[in-house]
Amino acid sequence: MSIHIFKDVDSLVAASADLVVTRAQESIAKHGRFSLVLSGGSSPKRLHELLTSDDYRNKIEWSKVFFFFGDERYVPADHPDSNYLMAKQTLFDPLKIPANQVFIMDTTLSPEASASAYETAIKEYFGTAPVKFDLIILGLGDDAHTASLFPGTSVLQEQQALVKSLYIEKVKMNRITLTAPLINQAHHIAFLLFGAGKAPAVEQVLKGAVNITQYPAQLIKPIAGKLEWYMDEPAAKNIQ
Ligand SMILES: O=C(O)[C@H](O)[C@@H](O)[C@H](O)[C@H](O)COP(=O)(O)O
Repeated sequence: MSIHIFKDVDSLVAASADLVVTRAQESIAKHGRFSLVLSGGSSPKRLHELLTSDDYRNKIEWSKVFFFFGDERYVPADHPDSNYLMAKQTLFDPLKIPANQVFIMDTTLSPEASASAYETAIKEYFGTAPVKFDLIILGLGDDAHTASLFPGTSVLQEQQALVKSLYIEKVKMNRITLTAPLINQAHHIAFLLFGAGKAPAVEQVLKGAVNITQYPAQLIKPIAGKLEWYMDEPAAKNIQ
């Protein structure tokens, strides 16, 4: 595990964009395509915007990139809270990514059906190859949740399913999320976060006693892959 701390958000976002470029080029060279799991929430927006900029957009063969989601809010795909909509507006539309390269968590189905349909889609994508995403971008909630692995939820104990749906009382919403066993299979996982508001959660997850029920991001421990944390100084203030 490595922790990268940046003076400002610009250099943090540039470094995370460089990571996406490097992983994309390596994966495409190695197996002809790149599977990228996007994070929800607000923090990834600037990364997406930088990747579509003139400085970066020509560094990746976008026709060989396949996009997945770490989690989704159970809202229509055109709803302002939709993680898909955010990625569509900040990444897919600017890069003109065809729909067949984007694996959406389908919220027109029931939460359970959507979760199992997504698990099937992931398994079909990997076929006989191991279900190991090339790069997973994760965020961190102020309560130390990541994806939709929220404190005190039963999904934290999940060992079999790759994708689960759950109701989150705190946000009064159903969510669909990749599970920790699937996330931890990945070749590369990167947390991307910034702002002083994240500092207590960062401290608890990285320096606190192990308590997965309370700090779900502690669950993220890749089996054979690489784990990196990208944060700014305000978010890292309690671990420096
Ligand atoms: O759908 C979501 O909300 C996310 O996947 C969630 O895990 C997010 O990454 C954190 O809540 C951080 O969100 P911010 O980046 O907005 O602080």
